[in-house]
Amino acid sequence: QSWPVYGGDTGNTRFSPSTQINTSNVKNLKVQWALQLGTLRSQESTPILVGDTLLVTSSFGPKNTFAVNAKTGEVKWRYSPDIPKGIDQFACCDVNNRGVSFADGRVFVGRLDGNVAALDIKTGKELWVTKVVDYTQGSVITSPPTVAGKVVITGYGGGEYGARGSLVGLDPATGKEVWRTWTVPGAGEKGSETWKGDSNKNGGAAAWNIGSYDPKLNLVYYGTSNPSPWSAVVRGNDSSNIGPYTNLYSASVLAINPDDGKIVWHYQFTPHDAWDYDGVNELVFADLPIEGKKVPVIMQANRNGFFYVLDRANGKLLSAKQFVDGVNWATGVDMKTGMPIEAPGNAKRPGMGRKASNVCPNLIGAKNWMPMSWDAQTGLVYIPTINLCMDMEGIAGDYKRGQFFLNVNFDLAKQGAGGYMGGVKAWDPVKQQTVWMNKDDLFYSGGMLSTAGGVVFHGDLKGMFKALDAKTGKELWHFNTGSGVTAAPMTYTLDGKQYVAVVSGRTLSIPAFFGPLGEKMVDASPEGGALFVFALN
Ligand SMILES: O=C(O)c1cc(C(=O)O)c2c(n1)C(=O)C(=O)c1cc(C(=O)O)[nH]c1-2
Repeated sequence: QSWPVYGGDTGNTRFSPSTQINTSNVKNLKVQWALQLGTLRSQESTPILVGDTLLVTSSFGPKNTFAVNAKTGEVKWRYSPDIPKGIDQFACCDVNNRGVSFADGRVFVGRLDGNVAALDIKTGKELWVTKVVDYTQGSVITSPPTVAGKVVITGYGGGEYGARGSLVGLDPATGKEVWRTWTVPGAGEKGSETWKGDSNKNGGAAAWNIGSYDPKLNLVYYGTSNPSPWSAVVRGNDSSNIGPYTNLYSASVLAINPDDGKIVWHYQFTPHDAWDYDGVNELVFADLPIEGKKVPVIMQANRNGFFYVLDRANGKLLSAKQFVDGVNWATGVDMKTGMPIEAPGNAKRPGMGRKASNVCPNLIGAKNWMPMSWDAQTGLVYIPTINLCMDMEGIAGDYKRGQFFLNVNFDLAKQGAGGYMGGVKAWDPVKQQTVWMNKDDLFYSGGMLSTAGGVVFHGDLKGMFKALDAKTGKELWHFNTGSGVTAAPMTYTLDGKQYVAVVSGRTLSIPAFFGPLGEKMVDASPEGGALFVFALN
């Protein structure tokens, strides 16, 4: 009934067994208290609960990490490190922070300035600060570290800046770097042959989102971003005949041993990516009935429009299916090779000076970082989806440290077919089919929470925080938070009372990627920054 990590559990299921708030009484939910986070712009934090303390971060650094009394919102301490001015030029996609992690009395904060800090849970005092990466190369940290066994693991960003990604294991007691695993092989290393020339030097594959951890298998899972630059010809062939140039380990999932950081297995979702289809979306654990057996799997709703089910122990591809309408860059995934079957004649693969038109999904993906939830009771995954397409064309350009390294024109974001731009979908991951969908005239819906009370919670860009019937998608209740909600909600129970918490405050810099459609995001709601906590009175 508690919420100890960002994703609710280390398998990121975002499911709570709590039933106090349920389909019949959710209409009576009332705000108990609110906390102003002290910043505007791109609030993406999911709070975690430690004892009776709620830990939540703001954007910009995070400028503020708060420890508050989870019943009253009274601030116990606030951690506000100096974050360099102008840091937003090194954050591709706004000054986000998704929250903190916790173990053994220490709170771990990944920061935009490339540092990880450990704080004393009682006082908020800094215990250590470790520099993981130089942020001026375009590498900021936006997600909480993953605590796994005896290490604290973080990645960092930079897929849009030609930074070379790595995952780093730190000693939780001292902050000392224990290991570093590059997500792009170095010159002469195994896998470097999948990069043309020395393009691996600026290869991206940044693990900027959330990790998962299976203590039984002793494996940590991270997705990696797009390879850099977006223009694929720099990294290999300019055709769908990609030959050896798959660009490992970009747009992939990596299973690593947390003790030494070694890669145990990998699966690449989008070999030789040419569309900015990062593979970083959260990797969600489930035990699914497959051919009469319960199999521990990883599920991912990938930016590239396919929903993947992989065997968690060995990375074997069990199924992959389009989870949104209109996916046209590939017609399917070959179950033997695990490779996508690209549209015939390179029609949807942007090339140098060759525009691919009306490619779906758009570069922001069929789903972005906003997390889905998995409800073992209904057997459904609840996914915030996006229905946009794009035109994209490769252009020439050189790597310049700390600047966007994209080498494409992508000025046209287009609404996908069907008269809607996004929405929340309930998806059966065994049958790989839609059960219901709530279509939205906007995109960038918020992350999801499922509860055993039969209620699914999420927010939207207009700032509405909604409760839905998990079986049908019918809206049961909503509350206007006053600014767009992309952050995923959480729930916790204290002294017999169930609370639901969500952070509100919409992104500012993402709309720039969308031209006129981006203006709709800006018009949807003003900027904000507040945590709202609800319960039944
Ligand atoms: O490649 C990267 O390093 C990187 C980092 C981030 C980030 O750290 O937030 C995003 C992306 N890429 C990205 O491609 C993307 O669409 C995106 C959306 C958001 C957001 O917070 O809304 N962040 C990011």
